[in-house]
Amino acid sequence: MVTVLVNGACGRMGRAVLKAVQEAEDLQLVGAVDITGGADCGELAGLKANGVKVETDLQAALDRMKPEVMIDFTRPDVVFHNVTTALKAKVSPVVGTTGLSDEQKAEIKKLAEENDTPAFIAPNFAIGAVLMMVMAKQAAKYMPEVEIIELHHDNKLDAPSGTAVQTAAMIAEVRAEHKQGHPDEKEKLTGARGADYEGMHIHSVRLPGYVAHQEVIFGGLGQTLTIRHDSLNRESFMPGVVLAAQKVRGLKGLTVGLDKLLEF
Ligand SMILES: NC(=O)C1=CN([C@@H]2O[C@H](COP(=O)(O)OP(=O)(O)OC[C@H]3O[C@@H](n4cnc5c(N)ncnc54)[C@H](O)[C@@H]3O)[C@@H](O)[C@H]2O)C=CC1
Ligand SMILES: O=C(O)C1=N[C@H](C(=O)O)C[C@H](O)C1
Repeated sequence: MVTVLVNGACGRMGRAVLKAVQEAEDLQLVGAVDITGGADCGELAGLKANGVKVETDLQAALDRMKPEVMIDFTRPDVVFHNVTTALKAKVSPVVGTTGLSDEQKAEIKKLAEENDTPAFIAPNFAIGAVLMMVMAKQAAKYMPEVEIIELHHDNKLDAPSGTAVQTAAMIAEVRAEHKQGHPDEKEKLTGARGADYEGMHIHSVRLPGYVAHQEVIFGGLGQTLTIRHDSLNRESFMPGVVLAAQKVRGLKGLTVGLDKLLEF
């Protein structure tokens, strides 16, 4: 049994994770934390039956419950603090929260090694999204002209999405850097061509009705190739979250990406 504390328990992802952890045979939910606290959070599925209450103080909950793993789905502006708090308490973080900078990831790697406590970060826990990224990397070797469109619900705080940045980073590993479009191209409205990641354009759409979606569009001589993934609900992420929680204690240092836990 791996003991687990869920941080961000009252959020859209946190609620789904609480359910998934309680249903997973080899995981044991021992704690739940959310800044909004229990009362504002309302009744959460199955918590009472497992004797777990939502608390507001992460440090106190880690000290008392001593979980092996902390799953974090909170906010881009607080995730780094949460992860360093967990690592200093020798609790392995499994991080879904997006928005960590490269510098913060380097610091997390260092702390994980110093504390001999493995850490895991994945910008996307849905298997289909992982396959989209892996396939996009393959395609980019042959079709280097590429743009990314990510589409999310309108409560998302960060843009571009962590998945889009990770996709661009994986493509950048294999394709020669170059600028796309016409050299004389001018934006008539700032942002019209999207964000620029090493010459790749990323476009972020935010609308009610969406959950999490991405298209990677490649262009070539007389043809295009579109690789699209759609998360239709938050259950789509749960098998990946459960797998990471089960495996993280057997890893070393910092591991980034669910693809590292799968065989290709
Ligand atoms: N890696 C993946 O597969 C996925 C990642 N995400 C990411 O997960 C994060 C959370 O997403 P949602 O659940 O949609 O957001 P949400 O806003 O519904 O939930 C966040 C929760 O964290 C709580 N919170 C905020 N600050 C906190 C703190 N300092 N300590 C404890 N709890 C705190 C909030 O009260 C809220 O209940 C986002 O960064 C999102 O991009 C979302 C879906 C999948
Ligand atoms: O905020 C979300 O919802 C999601 N965030 C992650 C991201 O930024 O890529 C993963 C997924 O797209 C859902």
